[in-house]
Amino acid sequence: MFGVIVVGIGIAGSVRIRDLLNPLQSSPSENLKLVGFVSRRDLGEFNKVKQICLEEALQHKDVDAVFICTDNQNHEESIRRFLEAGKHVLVEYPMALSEDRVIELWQLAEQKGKVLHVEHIELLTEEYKQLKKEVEGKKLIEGVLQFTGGPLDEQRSGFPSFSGIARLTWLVDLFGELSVTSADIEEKKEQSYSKLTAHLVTAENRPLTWIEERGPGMKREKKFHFSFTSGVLDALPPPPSAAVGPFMQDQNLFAQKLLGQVSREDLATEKKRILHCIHLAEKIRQFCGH
Ligand SMILES: NC(=O)C1=CN([C@@H]2O[C@H](COP(=O)(O)OP(=O)(O)OC[C@H]3O[C@@H](n4cnc5c(N)ncnc54)[C@H](OP(=O)(O)O)[C@@H]3O)[C@@H](O)[C@H]2O)C=CC1
Ligand SMILES: C=CC1=C(C)/C(=C/c2[nH]c(/C=C3N=C(/C=C4\NC(=O)C(C)=C4C=C)C(C)=C\3CCC(=O)O)c(CCC(=O)O)c2C)NC1=O
Repeated sequence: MFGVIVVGIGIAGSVRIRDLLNPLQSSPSENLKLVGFVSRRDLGEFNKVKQICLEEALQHKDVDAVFICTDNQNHEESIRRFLEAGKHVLVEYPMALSEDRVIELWQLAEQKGKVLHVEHIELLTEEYKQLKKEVEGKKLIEGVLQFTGGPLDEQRSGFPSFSGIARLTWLVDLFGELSVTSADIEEKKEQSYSKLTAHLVTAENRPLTWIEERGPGMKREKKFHFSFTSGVLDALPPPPSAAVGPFMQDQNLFAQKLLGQVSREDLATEKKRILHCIHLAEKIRQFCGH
């Protein structure tokens, strides 16, 4: 059994607590036991789980692993502290807000011999699985992926190429390693509006454009337009509902990693994808002069 603590009780942290309390029968998650949670607020209890302070969580001998569900700007410090304390780490994406920090933290996890898992629910939704199946075997000519959503505070969430890393992860998982050719950002700070446009190319030099646009009243939505030699893909029927939600699938994968049930090869592939996406996010930020 692995004792787990959840840090940061926002949307993601609440879902994590719900899923930790309700593992699927005979799933790897049955090996996780929720010990408590940490919050900056004084909540006392949440779903009958007790709040403990950060220092106690770091030192508690019954805590083997942490789920870090705080704001993006806090991920780096939390990952470092829990790894230093000898705990396994699951962190909500993005892992951290610069490529250098991500590389350092990965080295620390390896030094400490601990699992460092970066949640990737964007690859685990039915919507994405359907898209992946459609794209497989097709030859890309060019493509656009456009995201819109409500405003995010850049101080707390980081530069949009980091907070929007799920879109980069889609593109990399669909089309392989990419290079950034240019990027710019239009910002109206007083209106909480931003629009990032990044131009990328595949290894075969096929162009991809990523647009991440956020502003008040904008609906959370993804649109894509991919031209293949065999025709255009710009819509898919609504996906079937999932038997197991994406956070729970991600939790099962983390539990499998703790149990040593994930192959070295799979671990290396995942790490490579995460580092590559962070590298692209860093390049995009540089192109935007930030
Ligand atoms: N919502 C979702 O569907 C998904 C979210 N994520 C990721 O999960 C993380 C959390 O997102 P989400 O739950 O949506 O965001 P919320 O804003 O709902 O929650 C974030 C929580 O982080 C804590 N927090 C806020 N500011 C600070 C700070 N300065 N220092 C330490 N902790 C802080 C707070 O918890 P408290 O007050 O309890 O300390 C807050 O409730 C992000 O990294 C996001 O990218 C990833 C995939 C999906
Ligand atoms: C309703 C308000 C709502 C908020 C505030 C919200 C926040 C939110 N959703 C995210 C991703 C995500 N959020 C979800 C799913 C959900 N997340 C949820 O809070 C809910 C209710 C669902 C599903 C019904 C998924 C699957 C992702 C991964 C990225 C994606 O595929 O869009 C992220 C991570 C950053 C990002 O990729 O943009 C944030 C901050 N999502 C929302 O839907």
